[in-house]
Parts: sequence; structure tokens; C-alpha cells
Amino acid sequence: MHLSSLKLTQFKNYARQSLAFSPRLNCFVGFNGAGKTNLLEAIYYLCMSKGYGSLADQYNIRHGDAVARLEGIFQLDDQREDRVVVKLRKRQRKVIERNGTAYERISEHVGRYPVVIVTPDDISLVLEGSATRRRLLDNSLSQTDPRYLNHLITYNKLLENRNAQLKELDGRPDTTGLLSVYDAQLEEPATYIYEKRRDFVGPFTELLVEAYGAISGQREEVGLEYKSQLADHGWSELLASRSEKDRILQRTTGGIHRDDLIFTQDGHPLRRVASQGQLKSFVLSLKLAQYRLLEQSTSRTPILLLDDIFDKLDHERVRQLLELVLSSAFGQLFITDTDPERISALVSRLPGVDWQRFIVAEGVARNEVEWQRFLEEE
Ligand SMILES: Nc1ncnc2c1ncn2[C@@H]1O[C@H](COP(=O)(O)OP(=O)(O)OP(=O)(O)O)[C@@H](O)[C@H]1O
Repeated sequence: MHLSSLKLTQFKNYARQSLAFSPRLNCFVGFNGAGKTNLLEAIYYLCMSKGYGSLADQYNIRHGDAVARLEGIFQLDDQREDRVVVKLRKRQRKVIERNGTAYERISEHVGRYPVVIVTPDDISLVLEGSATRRRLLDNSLSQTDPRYLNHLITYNKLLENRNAQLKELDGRPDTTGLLSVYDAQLEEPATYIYEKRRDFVGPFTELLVEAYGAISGQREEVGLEYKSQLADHGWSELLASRSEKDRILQRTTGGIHRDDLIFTQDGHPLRRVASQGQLKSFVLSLKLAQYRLLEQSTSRTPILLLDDIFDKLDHERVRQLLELVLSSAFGQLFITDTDPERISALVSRLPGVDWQRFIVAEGVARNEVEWQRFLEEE
């Protein structure tokens, strides 16, 4: 599977843009702030029905405009293609269409066009709080299991209601019975999510170890452990044991929203013992393991988006990574860089790779031919 074309209208800093892509490697080069990451964000939108960051949809509409439209053609195989359209409107629900039909539930879209993004912020997976690691779990499992995503949406909504009720009670006992209703409704999604996350970790760790070996060439052994309060308690038992604390703190302190992943290197906490280089290799390995897992579970070759890796990784690591992802074991790749020559130099050492370079400047992206024509007209 690959994305053969992209059309943007009033998306971020793009007024109107049409691009046709290589099925293998596509590079967006240009100065800082030119709009390279915005193109990756647009591709991510088409695959995942939302942006990569936590930005609300309306911030992706070009400043001063009221609507934005993204259109992508996904080539599924030699015969079949899907046309996906995302329509964003200020203060209105977004609409996503596949082959002309709008989804009733946008969650149905997720997982059809698997995607993995690698960004400089990924280091937060190791350095920051547990929410970033749960996002990795949710992102992977949502793309492979539509029920997981539906349960997650339900869980988060119910949790929000339960927390609102605890606030409303302001430390008083609940005489309305509302909390018990939420507790009962939460059990099914909580248990489903817990079991899926628990079962995910084994196969994922094997892929992680493999990817780490390929990227780092190091001998240290990396590992992963899933921590959940539900490992030791059933759902009702967990909530009962925390009811007093919940009442005092006015929020739900037990549940799968407290789950975490513990990363290790030779049995020690990764964050404490890993060098900067080892941390970077580990984070990349997490993403490559995610790629492999999505590929196995969806039977489609995911799209890989690499944002700004040159600025944050040393030359040797970038070379190793590119050689790996440009091997036949990977599918379509999009990469951003501020240096127009660097990627050419790297690709020239890997003959036979089909690739396209796009020069991005002030919200306009042109392929080499268009760029040449533009320079001649100037
Ligand atoms: N809704 C929007 N409307 C108009 N412009 C926007 C909008 N959102 C972001 N931008 C602009 O997009 C530009 C940032 O684009 P992007 O992040 O893609 O840059 P980049 O080329 O990846 O830069 P870098 O190399 O620094 O990562 C900024 O100039 C920003 O002002």
C-alpha cells in the first residue's frame, strides 16, 4: 500500500497544493518553518483521521480561512485504490469520506492505512510521564483493532463523567448512585483494554529487541514490562479499594488510565543507565517495532514518516536507519530535511531506490522539475 497523491486546500500554511509521490522514498527539503512537517501531518491525518500532536482540528485550517480539505489516493495494489477526503470546518465536526461515502463513526477509518511517525519529540516516550507511553500502546492497538479504539473512546468518556461526579460531590458520599453506574459501565472497556495491552507486550518486545539490534549494533539487552493495577485486582475490587482516596482527591485514581510501560536495559531502568545514543536508538526501535507489528496485524505495509531525524540524530545513526528502511523490507517513506543535498548524498549510495525530492518554501512544495521551471521563470 502507498499514498500516490495528496491534494491540500487551506491546510496549515498551504493555500492549494497537489503532489504526486514515489511509492518508495519522498523527501521534503526546505528551510525551517517552510511547511515540511505540515505535509507529514497531512499524510498522518489521512491515515489516522487526526493530526499527530494534540492540536484541535480547527488549528489546522489555514489562518483566516473557515474550511480546509485534504485528499489522498491510497494505492492498495495494482488494481485497487481508495480516495480519502478529510473536511475540516471551524466549530463543526470534521467529515471523513472514503470513496465518496462519509463515515458515520470516524473511528472506523483508523487502521485501514497504517502509519508510523518518527519525530524528535519521541524521546519523550522515555523521558516524560506515562501518558506518552500509553499513547504508543493506544496508537498501535487502535490501528490493529477497531474494538480497542471504541472501548478506549467509551472508557475516556465515562472516566470524564466519573471525575466530574466526584468533583460535584466535593468529598461527600454519593447518594445519587451515579458513581456505581459509571463503575459498572467502565468494567467492560477497562478489562478489554487491559487484556489487549497485556497481550501486546510480548510480541512487541520481541520486535523491539530485533529492531534495537539492527539500529544500534550494540550488545546490551533492552526490555519492556507492562504495569497495570488490573494485573493484581479485578475491576470492582480495584475501584472499591480506592473509593476513599477517589472521594478525597475528587478524581479516579485506579484504572487503565494509570497504566505504564517500563523500559529496561540489561535489567536496569533505561532512563537511568542508557547513554544519549542508546536512548535515541531505543526510541527509534520502539517505532520500528510498531511498524512491524502494524504490518503483521493489518497485512498492509505501513507508511513511515520520518520528521527532522537529521537534526537530532548523529550521521552514523541516520545512515544506518536509512539503509534499514530503504531495504526491501519497508514500504513507502516520507522524510523531511533542511539540507537539500544530504539526502541525495545518502541515497546515491543506495542505487536503485525510486525517489522524489520536493523543495518546500513558504507553503509551496514543488518537485524537481517544477522547481527548475520556477527558477527559470524567476
Ligand atoms: N493554521 C495555520 N495557518 C497558516 N500557517 C500555519 C498554520 N499552522 C502552522 N502554520 C505555519 O506553518 C509553518 C510551520 O510549518 P512546518 O512545521 O511544517 O515547518 P517545517 O518546514 O517542518 O520547519 P522545521 O524545519 O523548523 O521543522 C509556520 O510558518 C507556521 O506559522
